[in-house]
Amino acid sequence: MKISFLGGGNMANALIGGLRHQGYSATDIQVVEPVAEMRAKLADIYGVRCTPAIDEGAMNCDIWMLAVKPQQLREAIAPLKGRLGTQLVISIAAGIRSSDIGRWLGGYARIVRTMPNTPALIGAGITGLYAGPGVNHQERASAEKILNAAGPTLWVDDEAQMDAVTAISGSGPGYVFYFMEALQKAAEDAGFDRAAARKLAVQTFLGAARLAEHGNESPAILRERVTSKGGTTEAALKSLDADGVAAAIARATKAAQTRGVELGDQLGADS
Ligand SMILES: NC(=O)C1=CN([C@@H]2O[C@H](COP(=O)(O)OP(=O)(O)OC[C@H]3O[C@@H](n4cnc5c(N)ncnc54)[C@H](OP(=O)(O)O)[C@@H]3O)[C@@H](O)[C@H]2O)C=CC1
Ligand SMILES: O=C(O)[C@@H]1CCC=N1
Repeated sequence: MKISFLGGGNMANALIGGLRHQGYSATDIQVVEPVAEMRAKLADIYGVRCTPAIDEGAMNCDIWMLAVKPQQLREAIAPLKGRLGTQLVISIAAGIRSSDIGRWLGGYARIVRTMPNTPALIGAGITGLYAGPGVNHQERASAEKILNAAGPTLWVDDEAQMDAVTAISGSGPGYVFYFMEALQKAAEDAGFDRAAARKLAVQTFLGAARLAEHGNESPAILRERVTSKGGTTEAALKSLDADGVAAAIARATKAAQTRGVELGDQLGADS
């Protein structure tokens, strides 16, 4: 399957990295990206063909992967209007509804809306997918196969759930790196140099995530096992509770979800 990416920024880079990592041929991937520096970077790292604007080469694909910012999407896909035949369109744009993309494309229904995340770069992402009624079984399978290069996939039946997926796993690496940054800073404040502090923080996340993945036990059980009665973890967790951190995380994810809905409402409204 030949894939053309529309937009060659952070997330396209992560997805192309995942595809190449899985052995996907560079000759089957093209990128339309206006920024010369980004084109040079993608061509250099992945050996893919890059072009500043949609041309005949880029049109010669089975799948269009829409990887521009939500605010750029409508204008970016205008050149595709009326020029798509059987190609599958996969969008990774936050908030933008598949029905709006279909309308902007002049009434096109072969659209799968997805939400990957940046660990896709090393095949360790997770992607939510939604397909409307205009997508057949084979097209669903094609979308899943492509996104599987980025890590596991999860289909949702109701498109509104894509905004929740965005808030949890799409934006999620941002929250994890925020916590990781804070843990590393605490280690540096305790006297470790940057390299040692990074090692302590990163390996703690990696180990905890792998432990959680390993069995079926809930995070609550795993947390209790770390927490000796009257010990150090208990002191830290009491402090986190007193600061309302769990509630703050719930509010943060809600803010992300609300922003996704807002983007869909605002950008899809004027059409
Ligand atoms: N970053 C992430 O973790 C995730 C992002 N997403 C979604 O992925 C999409 C891309 O995000 P991200 O990669 O972070 O954004 P970036 O800004 O890094 O990448 C978008 C790229 O598209 C370029 N572009 C602008 N207009 C066009 C056009 N008409 N044709 C082709 N390319 C164009 C932009 O150029 P210029 O900079 O000049 O505008 C930019 O280089 C967004 O819709 C986002 O919601 C989804 C999951 C995770
Ligand atoms: O911040 C954003 O809007 C994008 C979508 C999910 C992750 N990054």
